[in-house]
Amino acid sequence: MPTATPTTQQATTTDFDDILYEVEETYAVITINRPEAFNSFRSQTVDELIEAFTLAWGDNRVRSIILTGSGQKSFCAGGDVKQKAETGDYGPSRYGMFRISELHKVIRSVPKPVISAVNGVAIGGGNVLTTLCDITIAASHARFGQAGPKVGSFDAGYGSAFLARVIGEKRAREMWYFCELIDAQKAESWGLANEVVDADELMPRAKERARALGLKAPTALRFLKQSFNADSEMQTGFTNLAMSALDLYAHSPESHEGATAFAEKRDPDFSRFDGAY
Ligand SMILES: CC(C)(COP(=O)(O)OP(=O)(O)OC[C@H]1O[C@@H](n2cnc3c(N)ncnc32)[C@H](O)[C@@H]1OP(=O)(O)O)[C@@H](O)C(=O)NCCC(=O)NCCSC(=O)CCC(=O)c1ccccc1C(=O)O
Repeated sequence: MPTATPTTQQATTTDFDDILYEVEETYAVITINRPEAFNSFRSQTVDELIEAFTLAWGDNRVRSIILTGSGQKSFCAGGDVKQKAETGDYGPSRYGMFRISELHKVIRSVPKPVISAVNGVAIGGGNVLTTLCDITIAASHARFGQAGPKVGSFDAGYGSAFLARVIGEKRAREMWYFCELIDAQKAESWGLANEVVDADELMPRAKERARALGLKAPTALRFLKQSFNADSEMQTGFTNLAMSALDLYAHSPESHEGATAFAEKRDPDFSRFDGAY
């Protein structure tokens, strides 16, 4: 695990295509900036998010990190299903890999609290991202859900196991099996959100919480985060297995039918696939 030793002053803003990265006062704000695609992520987005979290990790000015999406409609709509329907993958990536699992791991490993400011829909891989954040603040119009079984995908790692730990087994199964969105109030009552605020209060409140974290002892926060993580660390093994399984599944006709149906704006027809074995 990398350790942050004092280095020369780092950049406050960095050029990215799919995200925005800014350091303000004692916190970094990372914004998924693909509103035309409902802030869904492609491989490049994931590469850039990993880089942004790594920058925040090594920057001694940064005591906490806010993750949000641009606009009012979407926090993150998960994987870019249209891209997947078109090319069978999530598009070109710097390292030739779709590194979603590494993104999950860096959100957990960065030894600074991560606050998700959920400004709209958090669905599929987007719901996994907010679930993994240390603290979630939701706008009152935010909605949360999983979508994999509708579009031919699943996250059998943190996306299911850690979600179950956060909201409970029955609720996690309900979310994954039925793929229905829940509103912000329900998310709060299920423990998926720490608090719900009006939309125009979302970023001010997230920044207020970040400022409060900036006053706390950083080493104590670091050990606490690592301590909270330790108890669910065995799920990392499941995550590695899950991603290998998903890699195989993503090339299957069933998965292709899910993504294609979404891109073609029709209901998927999974009737020809045999789930009995
Ligand atoms: C988000 C919706 C509920 C919003 O519904 P609505 O308000 O009615 O708006 P729409 O008209 O549906 O959408 C507006 C506009 O945005 C486009 N869009 C929405 N979502 C996506 C998306 N995910 N990818 C690409 N484009 C998207 C939509 O097509 C519209 O475009 P127009 O051009 O205006 O027509 C609803 O849109 C919805 O349900 N979206 C799909 C959500 C979804 O299925 N997400 C993916 C789930 S699977 C996933 O995230 C896997 C992620 C992942 O990569 C992963 C994670 C962890 C482990 C492994 C993996 C993996 O490899 O798969």
